[in-house]
Amino acid sequence: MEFNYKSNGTAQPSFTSTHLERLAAMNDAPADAEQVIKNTAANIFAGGSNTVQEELDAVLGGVRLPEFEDMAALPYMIAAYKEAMRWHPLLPLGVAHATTQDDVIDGYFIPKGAIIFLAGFGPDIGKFDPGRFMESGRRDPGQTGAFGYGRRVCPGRYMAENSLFIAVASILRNFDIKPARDSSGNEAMPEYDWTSGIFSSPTHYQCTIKPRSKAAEERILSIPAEG
Ligand code: HEM
Repeated sequence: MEFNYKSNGTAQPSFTSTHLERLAAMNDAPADAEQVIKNTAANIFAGGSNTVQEELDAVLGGVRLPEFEDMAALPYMIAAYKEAMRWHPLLPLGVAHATTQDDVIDGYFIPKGAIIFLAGFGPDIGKFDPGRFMESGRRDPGQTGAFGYGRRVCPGRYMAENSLFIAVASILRNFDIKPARDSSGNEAMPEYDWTSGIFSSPTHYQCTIKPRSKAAEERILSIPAEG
């Protein structure tokens, strides 16, 4: 059966389209790659979902923890943490630089010695929208902006992104993070602000973090404590 996912040209970017496009661009794809994509997509669909946790469950099955080899199979999770970094970077203005000579950029004269800061840009910059990093032509997946741009871009970005991948995937695989409950027992979205300064992080807020299931609790307890 032909796996025709965009016959009328209206397919929304998704787990399936992202993987099939990558597969089409590969010369040496394994023979069963398309079948694996079909089966995984079917699992996600059966789960009725498009959330990070459901993607993780579909890819990892009932038992195991995420590994770096799972990266290619978790495009939504990767798009979500990239979007978190874009949405509110730790250094919202980046690190200041100065021009070494007069320049003209897009018709604007920038004199030698001008101090240059980064600024968020693009449509709907305040909206949390992981689709930016999944839909081709919207945003270069390599450019969250959180690591700066150009010649002085952060050289630790690959290590940082890999650490984020494994930490976020492992946490969301095992824990539910939800708003704290108010005095009536209802979940209440936390109110928080951001610290101001070169580094900006959320101010104090409350949430609940619980193992997602008995199986998750056992997985967590089976990991030997460090130290
Ligand atoms: C999420 C974690 C990280 C964030 C958000 C981050 C962000 C940044 C930013 C915004 C800059 C300034 C870029 C510019 O000048 O335009 C920078 C520079 C730098 N970062 Fe990172 N970084 C992270 C992790 C790391 C790690 C893990 C390392 C090393 C292993 C690292 C090493 C450096 C170095 C050496 C520079 C200076 C580069 C230069 O001036 O040529 N960073 N980082």
